[in-house]
Amino acid sequence: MDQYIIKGGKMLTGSVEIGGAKNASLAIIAAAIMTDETVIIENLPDVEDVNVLLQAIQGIGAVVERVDRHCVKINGSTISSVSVDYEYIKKIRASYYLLGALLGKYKMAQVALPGGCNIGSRPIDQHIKGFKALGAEVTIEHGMILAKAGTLQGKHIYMDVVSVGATINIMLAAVMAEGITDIENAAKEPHVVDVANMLNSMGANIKGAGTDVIRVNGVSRLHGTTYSVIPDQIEAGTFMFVAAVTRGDITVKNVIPKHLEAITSKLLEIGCTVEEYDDSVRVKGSESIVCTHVKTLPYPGFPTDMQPQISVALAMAKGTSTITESIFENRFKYVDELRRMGASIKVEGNTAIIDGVNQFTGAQVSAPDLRAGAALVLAGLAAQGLTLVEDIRFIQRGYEDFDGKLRALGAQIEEVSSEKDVQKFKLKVG
Ligand SMILES: CC(=O)N[C@H]1[C@@H](OP(=O)(O)OP(=O)(O)OC[C@H]2O[C@@H](n3ccc(=O)[nH]c3=O)[C@H](O)[C@@H]2O)O[C@H](CO)[C@@H](O)[C@@H]1O
Ligand SMILES: C=C(OP(=O)(O)O)C(=O)O
Repeated sequence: MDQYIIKGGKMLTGSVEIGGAKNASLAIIAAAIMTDETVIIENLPDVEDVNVLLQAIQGIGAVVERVDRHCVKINGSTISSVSVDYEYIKKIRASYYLLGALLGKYKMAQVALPGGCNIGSRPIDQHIKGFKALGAEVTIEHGMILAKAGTLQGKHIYMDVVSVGATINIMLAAVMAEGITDIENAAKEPHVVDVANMLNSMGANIKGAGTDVIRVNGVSRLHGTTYSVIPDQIEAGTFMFVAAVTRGDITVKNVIPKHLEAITSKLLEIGCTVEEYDDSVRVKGSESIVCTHVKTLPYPGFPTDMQPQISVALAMAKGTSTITESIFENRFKYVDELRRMGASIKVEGNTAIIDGVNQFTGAQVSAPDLRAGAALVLAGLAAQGLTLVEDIRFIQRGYEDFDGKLRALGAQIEEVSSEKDVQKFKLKVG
């Protein structure tokens, strides 16, 4: 079982290049199969979720050609099945985008109920509500969702909750529907806008992405495109917090600073310095972290996918902080692991009450999910002594070369898979 071993306590400095957004890429790959022409996607991150989705579309007959590590050519003209294998689906959340894409293109889709991080109950009722509103019949049998329609007809759809996945999925299903679809109370995340931009570059007619109301004017066909995915807001935010927790000085490159505003403002509140440039941000940690209060919210609020990472910084702050998780009910599973490292955190309902401690101490911990895993690495970087983070397959779902990027900033971290590797690391770091 692969693990990260970390010797903490080093101030990390230098610059790091951020890759394409995982969550935008996943929807964009699904969108790419909606035309029979070739789509070239650039700036794709080489992460497990993306690779699983590429295998899933190959599994139904699409041709996927890797141009280089971060660029693929996809051709959906050879798709021979609208039923996606459970083996792929169970691994990733975003497999649900194949429902919207296949339904939109072939008026029929069969996809297993999705997997992804176990951070809450994660219903998909809003996706289904949207598909039904467009005229599809949707049933769930034996763990599979089956959606089919004679024709899809544009509708006014009000979302009961703000959902990134449902907003994008309805956009995908509506893009070649007849007439106009208005999605009200839509999610405004940067990746919603990116997917709309990508679809528009394929000939779609989508307006309003990034606002509460998205209008999709159905078109009869989509064509090929070349599209470059936006930078990953969460990978960028994670490295910004690496600077905070190691009291380092890190320039995070290839980002859109506007997408990072909620993260930047919390870093300023806790005493860090943030300099913004056109496509990079420089974060300098401060000797003493100031306590604060955080509530996760849909964009432009503080992202739930950054909640575990800010928690590590606040667990090192002077005074008592609170974090209220308002999106997912089970996103504090890392707290027990952080306690092993000396953190003082109490969870009451959807709020974590955090009393800052002076120093974490290294321990053996286990990543319960993707962002929680990244947060435990951050804690290990800040801790005194050795930390072993187990189950790093979760981290690799969404971070490309996480350990390599951290090493380039001066971190002492290695991926290890045996006791022999651990001993080698110990000898190396002294
Ligand atoms: C692959 C992907 O892009 N994952 C992201 C996506 O997940 P995901 O698309 O699953 O998250 P949503 O935005 O849909 O979920 C937001 C809230 O709405 C609820 N809900 C959602 C759909 C639905 O049909 N019914 C319902 O009640 C969810 O339980 C949750 O409480 O957005 C989340 C919120 O920014 C991020 O944490 C995930 O990283
Ligand atoms: C929760 C996440 O991913 P997913 O929705 O794919 O489980 C995430 O990216 O933090």
